[in-house]
Amino acid sequence: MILSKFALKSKQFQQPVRVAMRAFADVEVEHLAGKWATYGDLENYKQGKYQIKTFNKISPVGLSRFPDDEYDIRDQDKEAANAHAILLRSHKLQESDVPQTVRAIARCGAGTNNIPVPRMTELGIPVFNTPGANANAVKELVLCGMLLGSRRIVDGVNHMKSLGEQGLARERVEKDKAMFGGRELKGKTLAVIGLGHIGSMTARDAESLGMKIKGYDPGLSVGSALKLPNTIDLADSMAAAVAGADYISINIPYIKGENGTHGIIGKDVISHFSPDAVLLNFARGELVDSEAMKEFLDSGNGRYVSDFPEDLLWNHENTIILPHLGASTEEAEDAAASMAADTIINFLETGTIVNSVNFPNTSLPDRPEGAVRFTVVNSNVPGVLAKMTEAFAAEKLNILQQINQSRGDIAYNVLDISTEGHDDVLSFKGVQEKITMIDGVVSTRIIYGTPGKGYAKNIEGVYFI
Ligand SMILES: NC(=O)C1=CN([C@@H]2O[C@H](COP(=O)(O)OP(=O)(O)OC[C@H]3O[C@@H](n4cnc5c(N)ncnc54)[C@H](O)[C@@H]3O)[C@@H](O)[C@H]2O)C=CC1
Ligand SMILES: O=C(O)C(=O)COP(=O)(O)O
Repeated sequence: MILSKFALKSKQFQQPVRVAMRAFADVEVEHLAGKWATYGDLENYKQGKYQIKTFNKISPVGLSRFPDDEYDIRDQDKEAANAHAILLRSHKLQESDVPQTVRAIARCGAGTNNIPVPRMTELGIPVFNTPGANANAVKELVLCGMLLGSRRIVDGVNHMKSLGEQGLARERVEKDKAMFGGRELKGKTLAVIGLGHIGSMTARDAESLGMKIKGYDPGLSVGSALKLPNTIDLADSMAAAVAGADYISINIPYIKGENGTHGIIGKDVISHFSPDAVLLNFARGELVDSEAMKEFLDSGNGRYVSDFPEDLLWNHENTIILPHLGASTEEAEDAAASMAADTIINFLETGTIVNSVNFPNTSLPDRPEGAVRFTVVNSNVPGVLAKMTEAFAAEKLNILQQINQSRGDIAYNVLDISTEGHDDVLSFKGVQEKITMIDGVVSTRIIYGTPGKGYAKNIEGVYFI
C-alpha cells in the first residue's frame, strides 16, 4: 500500500487516502480515480462504470447506446456527484450542475446557448452537439410555419371550436370562411438566413413547392452548399436577402456578446422587410428584437411565427407561437440522443473528439495493444508539448503515436505510450502527476480500458485525482 499524495480542497475531506498500487496485469493506474472523495458521495458511486448525468427527457433509444455493464445513467432526479459526462437538451446548465469529475458535455441537439461554453472551455471540458440530427424535424415545422402564416389556419380552427360550442358549426361554416382567406406559397419568395443543416433543407424543399429562394450565410459550408437548389439567389448581406421576400426563415445560432447574434433581426434588418412579410423563427427567440418586431407587426400585415415566446410578442394578433416544438419528434429525439451518446462513448473510451463546439477535432488511430493512452488538455501556449514529451522521456516511456490540436485558447493532445519494460504502474502514475502539474495543463486522462478511471486535474496549481 502506498500513501498517495492527495490534494484536498474541501475542508470536510482533509484525510489523505490510501491507494492500492498493483502490478500492471491488474492495473489501477488511476491511483484513486473514481474516488474523487473531495467531491462528495462515495456511497452511491459505482466503481468501474462511467456515470452519465442527464437533464431533460432523453430518448431511451439514445440512452440504450450506453452498455449497462460500463455505464450508469442518472437522470436529473438522481444524485450524480461523480458524473463523468453530462447529456442534456435545453436545460439551462449552471456551473454548479457540473461536478469537477465531468470530462465532457453533450447537447442532444444543435443549439448550445443553454450551456456556459466559454467557462467549460476554461475548465477543460469539451462540449459536443449533434449537427443535423434534428434538422429534418425543424425543417418540416418551418414549412408548416409558412402554411400557418399564409392560410389563417389557427384563427380558423379557433373559430370552428367557438361555433361548435354554440351549436352553429354547420350553419355558419360556409358563410364565415370568407373571414379566413389566405395566400399560396407557390411563386412567393422565401429568404433563408443561415444555410446550415436546417436552412439548406428548408431552401431545397421550399423550392420544390414552387417558391423562389434567396439565401444569406457568410459561413456556408461545402456540405450545405451541395444541398441548396441551384436556382437560389445568394445575397451578400442580410438586408439584401430579406428585401422583397414574402417569407423569411432564420436558422442561425444564438450567440451572446460581441459579434454575437443577439437581436440581429432588429430595426435595421426589419426596415427592409416587405409590409406583409412573414418571419419564421425556429432558431431562438433572442435573435429577434421584440420591440422592433412589435412595431413592424403593429404597422402592417406582417406576421411572426415562432417556436419561442417573447413578452411583447406572444399574444400579438399577428403572431403564432409554438412551445419550442422544432425538435420534438420521435425521430429527431432518437437521432440526436443516439448521436450524442455515441460521441460521448467515443470520447470517454478513446479520447476522440468530433462535433465539439469548443475543442478541436482530434482523432488518433486505435490504441496499440499493450499501450496506455494519455490525453492532455492544456492552454494553447508555447512550450507545454515540449515539457510533456520531456516528462515521458525522463521516465523512459516511449511515445508510439501522438496528435496535438488546438482551437482558440485550448489545446488537446492524445498520446499512446508503450508499456514495454514497465510492468508496474508507478512510472505512469508519476508521469501523469508531472504532466498534470505542468504550468498551463488543465487536466489529463489515462485510458487503458477501465471505465471511469484515470482522470487528474490541475486546479489552480493543486493536484486532484
Ligand atoms: N426549434 C428547435 O427546436 C430547434 C432550433 N434550432 C436552432 O437552429 C439553429 C440552426 O440549426 P442548424 O441548421 O442545425 O445549425 P447549423 O450549424 O447547421 O447551421 C447554422 C448556419 O448559420 C450560419 N450563420 C451563423 N451566423 C450567421 C449569421 N449571422 N448570418 C447568416 N448565417 C449565419 C452558419 O454559417 C451555419 O451555416 C441552431 O443553432 C438552434 O438555435 C436547432 C434545432 C432545433
Ligand atoms: O437542437 C436545438 O437547438 C433545439 O432547440 C432543440 O431543443 P430540444 O432538444 O427540443 O429542447
